[in-house]
Amino acid sequence: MSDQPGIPDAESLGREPRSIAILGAGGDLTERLLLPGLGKVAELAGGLELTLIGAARTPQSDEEWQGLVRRSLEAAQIAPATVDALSKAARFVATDASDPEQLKALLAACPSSPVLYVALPPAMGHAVAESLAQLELPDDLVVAIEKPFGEDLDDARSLNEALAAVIPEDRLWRIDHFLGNATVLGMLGLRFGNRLLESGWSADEIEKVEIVFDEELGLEGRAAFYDSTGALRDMLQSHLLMVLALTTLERPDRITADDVHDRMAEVLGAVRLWRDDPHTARRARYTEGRVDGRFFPSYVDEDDVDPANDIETLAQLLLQVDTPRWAGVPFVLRSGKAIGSPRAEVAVHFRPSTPPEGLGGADAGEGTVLRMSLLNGDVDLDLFVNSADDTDRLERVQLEARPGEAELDAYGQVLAGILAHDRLLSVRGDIAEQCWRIVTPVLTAWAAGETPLEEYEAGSAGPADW
Ligand SMILES: NC(=O)C1=CN([C@@H]2O[C@H](COP(=O)(O)OP(=O)(O)OC[C@H]3O[C@@H](n4cnc5c(N)ncnc54)[C@H](OP(=O)(O)O)[C@@H]3O)[C@@H](O)[C@H]2O)C=CC1
Ligand SMILES: O=C1O[C@H](COP(=O)(O)O)[C@@H](O)[C@H](O)[C@H]1O
Repeated sequence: MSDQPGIPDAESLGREPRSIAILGAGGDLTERLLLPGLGKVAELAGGLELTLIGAARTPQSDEEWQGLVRRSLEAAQIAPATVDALSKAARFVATDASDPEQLKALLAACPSSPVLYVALPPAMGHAVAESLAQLELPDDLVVAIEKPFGEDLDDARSLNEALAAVIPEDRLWRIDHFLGNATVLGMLGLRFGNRLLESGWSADEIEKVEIVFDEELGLEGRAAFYDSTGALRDMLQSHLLMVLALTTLERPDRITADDVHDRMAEVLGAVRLWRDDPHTARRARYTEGRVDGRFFPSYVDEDDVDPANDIETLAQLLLQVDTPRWAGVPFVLRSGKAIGSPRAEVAVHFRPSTPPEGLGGADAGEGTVLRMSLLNGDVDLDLFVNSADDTDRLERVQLEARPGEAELDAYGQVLAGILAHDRLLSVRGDIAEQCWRIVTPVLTAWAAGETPLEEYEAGSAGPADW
């Protein structure tokens, strides 16, 4: 497995059998990301005894669930022996998470130390907490709950309280799989492993930072989740603010969960809207178009979408980090669906230099840009060199760092953390609340219709003037 700091190796996963009860097992997340992540962890750990128990309201036979587990693992090219072992042991228990008796039956069906993995629409968090509160829980129960954690600041606070009443914080994992992305922990290595960058990592040298996740995917049949969530809650409130925290935090003493989380909470506490004005935020949604040749209907015409919900598929925030290090530096956070020119990166724009007279070129007034991919660990540095043919002219070139693919993807990293009881990649409760504090004024203004909901054609780069 990865030798990144804080990422557990096979030994630290332990050898005792574990059960993972997945609430929301019929959903997109389970088939596309969760099962492959678990499969890879089991494969790399070699012989880890995992029982995968599917749970959702819509019943499935054990055989149907085993078939889904097998398809998902095979599609992810998990080793055949692991596919066989995991799919044969898999069971399905039809469960409504809001019914304590059904949740009790689900936990009772776990043959070994249980992880209850909550992959439900965000509004269901409270129902799960209320159901758990009615039950006598196993001492070794671990609860993992997917982002977004709650629906706004008040909701996240009350969800934290409700969960604290049933499960201690050290057995509660708030999941944000971007924390398992190689780039995100890679950000700490890049910043603190290179004196050159560490000393230039402030408003003295940096002019602007963009954190962008524009993707080609559209709704993909996820209206039940997305049409009450939207891009701001789905992507910016959780994932992109985690990336912002790791980009801006002060140096932790050690790469331990407590030290890193303390530094993340501290810097997020200093994040504000650029003008203390919710209108610094923009929102838009896609209309009919083609993305890479694939036809997308307008968002409002997608199945099960209610146009009255006014849900955005593209959101952008302009933020400031109110600390001496970052005074005056704008941070642009943006994420959109059905974008024809996908882009997933942190782009750090350094201030331009002033070359001596006689040294020029088309881009000479611009600065160096450092780009970190949010899809893998790739880093590019766009810098200026003298042109080979005309040494008076500066030319922009790219230095590429390609650390290679990690054996575990983002979900694999996060899931390995749960099984190894390593909290580094879990979102601490106060951090989740800070993220909601930042976006809640915007959500309130949007709900009151105070910000126009703009439009962009699916397959375009977003509204023309953004
Ligand atoms: N899909 C993705 O790419 C990602 C999703 N996530 C997160 O994962 C979570 C789930 O997302 P996703 O899988 O896309 O959502 P889906 O809408 O695809 O699936 C939701 C699942 O929840 C089940 N469900 C709904 N209500 C209940 C209930 N009362 N009791 C038991 N099961 C219930 C549904 O089945 P049924 O109706 O049969 O009960 C279904 O299986 C969200 O929090 C999302 O933010 C995180 C990262 C990526
Ligand atoms: O959490 C989510 O993330 C995905 C994008 O992340 P990826 O790792 O799957 O590329 C996004 O498509 C989805 O809407 C969101 O819920």
